[in-house]
Amino acid sequence: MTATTTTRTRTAARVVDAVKVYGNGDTEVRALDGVSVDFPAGRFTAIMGPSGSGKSTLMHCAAGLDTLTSGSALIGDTDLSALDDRRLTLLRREPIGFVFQAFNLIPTLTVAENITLPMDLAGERADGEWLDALIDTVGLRDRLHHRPSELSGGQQQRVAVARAFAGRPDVVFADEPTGNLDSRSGEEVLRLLGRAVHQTGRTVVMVTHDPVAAAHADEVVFLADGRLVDRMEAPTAERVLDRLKAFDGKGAAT
Ligand SMILES: Nc1ncnc2c1ncn2[C@@H]1O[C@H](COP(=O)(O)OP(=O)(O)OP(=O)(O)O)[C@@H](O)[C@H]1O
Repeated sequence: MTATTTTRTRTAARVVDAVKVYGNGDTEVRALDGVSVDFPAGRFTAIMGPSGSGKSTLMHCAAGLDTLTSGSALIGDTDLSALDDRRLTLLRREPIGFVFQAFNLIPTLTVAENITLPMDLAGERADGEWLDALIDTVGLRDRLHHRPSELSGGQQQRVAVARAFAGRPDVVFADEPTGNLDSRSGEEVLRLLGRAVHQTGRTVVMVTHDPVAAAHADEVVFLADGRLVDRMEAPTAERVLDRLKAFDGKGAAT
């Protein structure tokens, strides 16, 4: 192999031997049972699996929103378990962006103010050129002075996407970003996420139930019973659906 082909892709985020146990004794649940997975930089990765398989837990622990019982979670080379609360809070504002199912916009702020809120809170100045391009990408230029309640669900989620990318984060974590949207608005948001990855080299990690949404990703990782059971490159909705069907009644069949 040549030097070029052996060069490893940079990893934007990863978990190693991740175990997450909720409760104890009779109520103990092993939501993650020894998961090691990397999310390569500059790629759009979807996390899929049956209900209760640990998708949200994996995303929350990988993003530093929750802590692992054992194992490690890293953003770039930074081990999250080594950070105190203050540095974790800073991390959440800087190299990481979030998009949630429920949009989570501030109703009293305008679209423009919502987009720059994380940077305003961090006392940082937004990069004007980047923001300008972002506002065009999400198609919100004529809505900048509106309040969230004056926008459709799809438009509100596009504001949340712009907010997530505004600080030029290394990684954006999205938890069911199309869960509250009709299929057309959902499709627009997914295309936006894909464009943000492929045009700007950002990394997106998305939890979804929807094979059509997962097909927008470059790769799908599959969880079952808190374990990583498969990965699929260049997914299509049909192949993802077929893979999910294999879980039905068979647990973590691979
Ligand atoms: N805070 C909690 N306390 C106790 N158990 C929890 C908690 N959060 C999650 N769990 C349990 O951990 C397991 C994994 O949950 P998780 O939400 O990560 O799964 P998921 O794959 O995202 O599910 P879904 O697709 O239904 O959202 C489930 O059995 C769930 O009941």
